[in-house]
Amino acid sequence: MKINKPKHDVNPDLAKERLKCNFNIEEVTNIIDGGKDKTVQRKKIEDIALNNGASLDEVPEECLSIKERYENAVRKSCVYGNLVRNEMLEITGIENFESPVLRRTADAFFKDISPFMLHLGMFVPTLIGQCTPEQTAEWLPKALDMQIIGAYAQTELGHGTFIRGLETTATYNPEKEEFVLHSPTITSYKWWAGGLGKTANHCVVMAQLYTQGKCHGTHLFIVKIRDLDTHMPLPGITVGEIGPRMGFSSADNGFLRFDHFRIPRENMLMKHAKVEKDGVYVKSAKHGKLTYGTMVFIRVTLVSEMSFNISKAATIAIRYSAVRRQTELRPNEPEPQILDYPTQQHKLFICIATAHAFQLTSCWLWNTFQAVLADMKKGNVDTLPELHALSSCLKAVSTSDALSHIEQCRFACGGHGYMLSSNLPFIYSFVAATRTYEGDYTVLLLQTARFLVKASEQAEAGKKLTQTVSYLNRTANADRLNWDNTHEGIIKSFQVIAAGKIGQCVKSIRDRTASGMDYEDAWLMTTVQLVGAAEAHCRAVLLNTYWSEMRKITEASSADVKKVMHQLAVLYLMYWALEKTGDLLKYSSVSKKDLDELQRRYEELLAELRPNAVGLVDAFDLRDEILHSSLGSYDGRVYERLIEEAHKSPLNDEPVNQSFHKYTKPLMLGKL
Ligand SMILES: CCCCCCCCCCCCCCCCCCCC(=O)SCCNC(=O)CCNC(=O)[C@H](O)C(C)(C)COP(=O)(O)OP(=O)(O)OC[C@H]1O[C@@H](n2cnc3c(N)ncnc32)[C@H](O)[C@@H]1OP(=O)(O)O
Ligand SMILES: Cc1cc2nc3c(=O)[nH]c(=O)nc-3n(C[C@H](O)[C@H](O)[C@H](O)COP(=O)(O)OP(=O)(O)OC[C@H]3O[C@@H](n4cnc5c(N)ncnc54)[C@H](O)[C@@H]3O)c2cc1C
Repeated sequence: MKINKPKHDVNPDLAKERLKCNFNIEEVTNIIDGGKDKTVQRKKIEDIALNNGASLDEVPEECLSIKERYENAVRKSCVYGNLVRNEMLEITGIENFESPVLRRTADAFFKDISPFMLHLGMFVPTLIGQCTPEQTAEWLPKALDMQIIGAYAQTELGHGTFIRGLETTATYNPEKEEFVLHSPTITSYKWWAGGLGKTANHCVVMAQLYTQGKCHGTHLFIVKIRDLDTHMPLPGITVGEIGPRMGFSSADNGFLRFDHFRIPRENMLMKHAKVEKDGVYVKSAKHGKLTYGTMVFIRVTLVSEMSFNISKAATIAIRYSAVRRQTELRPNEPEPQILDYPTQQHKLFICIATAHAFQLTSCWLWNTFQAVLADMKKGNVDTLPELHALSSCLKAVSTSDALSHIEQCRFACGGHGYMLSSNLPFIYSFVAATRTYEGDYTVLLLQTARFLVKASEQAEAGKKLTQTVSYLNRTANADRLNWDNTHEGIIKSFQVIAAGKIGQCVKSIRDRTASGMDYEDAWLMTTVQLVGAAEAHCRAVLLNTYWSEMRKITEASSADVKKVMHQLAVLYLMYWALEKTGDLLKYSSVSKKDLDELQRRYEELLAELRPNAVGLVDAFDLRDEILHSSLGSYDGRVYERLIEEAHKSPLNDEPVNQSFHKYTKPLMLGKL
């Protein structure tokens, strides 16, 4: 495979690691990409992106001022957007504008984030999901062609989670056939939308719809906020950037206030509900939450996004761990590579396995999502609640797990992992936001819990449940599962844990209502347990999906690839079984002896995977231009790169900084 041609000689330790690898790396890359043809397509697209020198920064972006960073990111976004529009979409097909491959190439341009990301990430998907055919014809081609640039303005200063509590109003005036958008309070300022502050000239706005004196709840509107020629905000619009934050530093998250701002009636996105010219409100949707569709879509895509981010962090940390040597094990022996420490393997190999688990689960979730969309096209919304429950918990758990694994990767790189040039802090702060945005972790797990409690009651009543909760049918009457130390046994025990926790929640709610509490309070008092139950359900889904999809996808693989893919999946099962021993002890007949045996097997498995560790991260096939890491490059020249990066610090531009003469010297001389 022609990848990552090293500019320098490869670090000898890393070169030796590659000789140890006993499986065909390209075969695993093809599995990750979803087939050989997909790998070929990805490489073609990456070549287009990476052969374009405009992605290179003379000064590292983190060394620029806030303004320079933004301006540099816009420059690169325009070059990148143009490439996407003119060359890459021809290869993927326009319908795949959000293909993970395009997302991956964006990282060659931006260590942090593009100010245009939300345009493609949320504005365009909202047009696709929420417009009538006429509206689609009007706006989508312009948006895809970047003639208009949009943001998704839903969250307000006072409300993000509770969408029904949003305060922005859209009041219909039948005389003028217009909506009047207004921000009545300080808390109703739109807040946070990516690209809204300085970049976007349009945005989709979620607002409370009033017509004929009645409020019909939140609906979506497309609003032009800036003049297309001068880019000046239109009269009635106050718009700006919300200020520095933990990450997302090269984008412009924005605020927006409306002062009786008028838009034509046709700017209400009317796929699921409309307001007639005379002001009559007509709802066509069979389900009340279809205006939340973009959020469901993004939650689905975030699982693959998490796989990508973990694979980047794991590649950096494992290559570095092969190069780094530390501490004598025995006197006068060479210091070992830190990758030889089982504790290091424990931190890192789970990251490789998790990247695979999330990748396979995300493909499965994507297919489920497509099936639900097809059902909805036929007018059947029955499968939506299960998709909402699944996408909510998988978004919550995948973002949360990704965050803690990426932090482990940083820990695994010691002090150098703290350097921005390692790229680990960028990856971490980017992923930290994902745990919050598109629905906070706790809030989304509680949405899944609502579904699980209902499912449990249905199982109790003898109803046959849908696939992802069908284990509740089987385990409804099970108390403690007989422990079975096989892979299938571990998966089953996670289903029993989930069923047990959901059952305990139902019991707590019932006990509380029986003792006189109303249902809302009983639910509230039980929410700590409900979050735990939804997480347990999600773990059962992840374990089961990863295991079964891995077996399917490797059916035709070579024996060596089958073996290593199998080892990773077993590692994933064992890791989580050992993490959840308390639950296993509570809900199964597992003994101390069984757990000791599991621990021993897990440690052996780490040692078995050790020779293939570098090969496994090479199989992610992340080119240096995408990794942006002094610690993780293919050639492993870690120390040379750290020194090279240090020289780029603006503080090294001159031998003596002016502050010495201005402040330090007067202090030294007692003249301050
Ligand atoms: C050119 C350069 C380009 C660069 C490259 C670009 C490449 C593209 C890359 C793409 C990457 C993507 C990046 C995306 C970045 C995103 C950034 C962040 C954006 C945002 O954060 S937008 C704002 C998101 N906000 C939220 O998520 C808010 C969370 N809150 C909610 O979702 C709801 O309010 C909540 C919590 C669900 C409650 O809603 P509520 O209306 O109060 O409903 P109830 O709780 O009362 O439930 C009633 C009933 O409805 C069911 N329900 C709720 N939601 C849904 C749903 N979405 N679908 C279906 N059903 C739903 C709920 O379960 C209840 O059912 P019952 O049967 O129990 O009654
Ligand atoms: C980097 C970034 C980018 C963003 N981009 C956009 C964007 O482009 N467009 C947009 O519209 N929004 C955007 N957002 C906003 C984002 O969607 C919200 O911040 C997110 O949905 C969380 O809502 P919140 O901030 O209101 O948190 P809150 O709901 O105030 O949460 C605070 C705490 O309260 C808890 N909590 C809240 N409600 C409950 C409950 N019912 N039960 C139990 N606990 C609860 C939460 O768990 C959390 O711990 C972005 C946010 C970030 C950080």
